[in-house]
Amino acid sequence: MLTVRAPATSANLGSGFDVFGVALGTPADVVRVERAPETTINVTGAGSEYIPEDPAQNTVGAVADALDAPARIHIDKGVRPSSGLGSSAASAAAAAVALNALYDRGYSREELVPIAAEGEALVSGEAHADNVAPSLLGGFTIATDDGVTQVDASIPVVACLPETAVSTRDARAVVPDEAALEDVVDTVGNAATLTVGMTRDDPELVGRGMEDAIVTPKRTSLIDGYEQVRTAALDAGATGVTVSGAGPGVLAVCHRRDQRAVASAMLEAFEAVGIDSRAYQTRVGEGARLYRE
Ligand SMILES: Nc1ncnc2c1ncn2[C@@H]1O[C@H](COP(=O)(O)OP(=O)(O)OP(=O)(O)O)[C@@H](O)[C@H]1O
Ligand SMILES: N[C@@H](CCO)C(=O)O
Repeated sequence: MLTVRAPATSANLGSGFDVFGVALGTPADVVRVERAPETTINVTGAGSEYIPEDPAQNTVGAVADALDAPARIHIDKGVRPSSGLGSSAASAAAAAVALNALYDRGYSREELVPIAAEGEALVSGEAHADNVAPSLLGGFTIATDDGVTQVDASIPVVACLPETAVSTRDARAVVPDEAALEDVVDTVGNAATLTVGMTRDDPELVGRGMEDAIVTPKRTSLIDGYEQVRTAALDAGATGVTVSGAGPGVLAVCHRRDQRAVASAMLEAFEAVGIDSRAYQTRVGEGARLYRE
């Protein structure tokens, strides 16, 4: 039996829609695999009641198919589905690493990115790799059609997860087809600033570079309380705040010294609009880890 822990992730980071992603220290999914004549899946943990065990509908089933690696698979969910914290991707990334090792397929972590992204195509309609890439590789990733660039980073973040759900499929439906050139110019500048910030582990540059006038404003209307939570986090010292993935999770970047205050402010702001939430005080961290038993 093989076990893999794969982390939650936050994609987009505002200016990097469908391109940027970071691995989070917590939470994470844990996937266990054993060889079997055909794939079966069982799911326990956070939000497991909403996750299909039919391999044809689970991201992990798509990965097993893509690797031609049938197995008995157990998924222990630490990352709640429809959270914006890359729940479907964490399972897919864990399964890709586990099944690659179980069947000695020999793929590198980079080569597993498009394979794990097959699971994202299943649930959201498109094989975007911005969640599976950091879950597999760790750190900060830039996923494009030409491949993935990864840098290690250790930026402190707060990922605040309200008890509401937004499906990625719905959140993709509000993304505009076109953008004004001046907004594109601003976004390119912000994305470049953020990238330099990641290479320097600089929360000020990363926070400034998270601004995005194209996709994020369309999505915030799907998240009750977003504006209040953003304002509260910034007032408490966050250097940048944006929607995590497709939402409803909200991601704040900050200095380590402000992390606790930012987390409390975000929780209180959601509570003030009648929504329970949970805040993960963590930092950008490592990718999927394989354990042999
Ligand atoms: N192994 C899995 N883990 C989580 N969700 C899964 C899995 N397999 C299928 N799903 C389905 O995928 C959907 C959740 O994926 P979705 O992309 O909407 O959320 P997310 O991964 O938390 O968000 P985001 O990609 O914005 O970070 C749910 O409908 C869920 O039933
Ligand atoms: N880039 C994706 C991430 C969510 O899966 C989106 O924002 O739709």
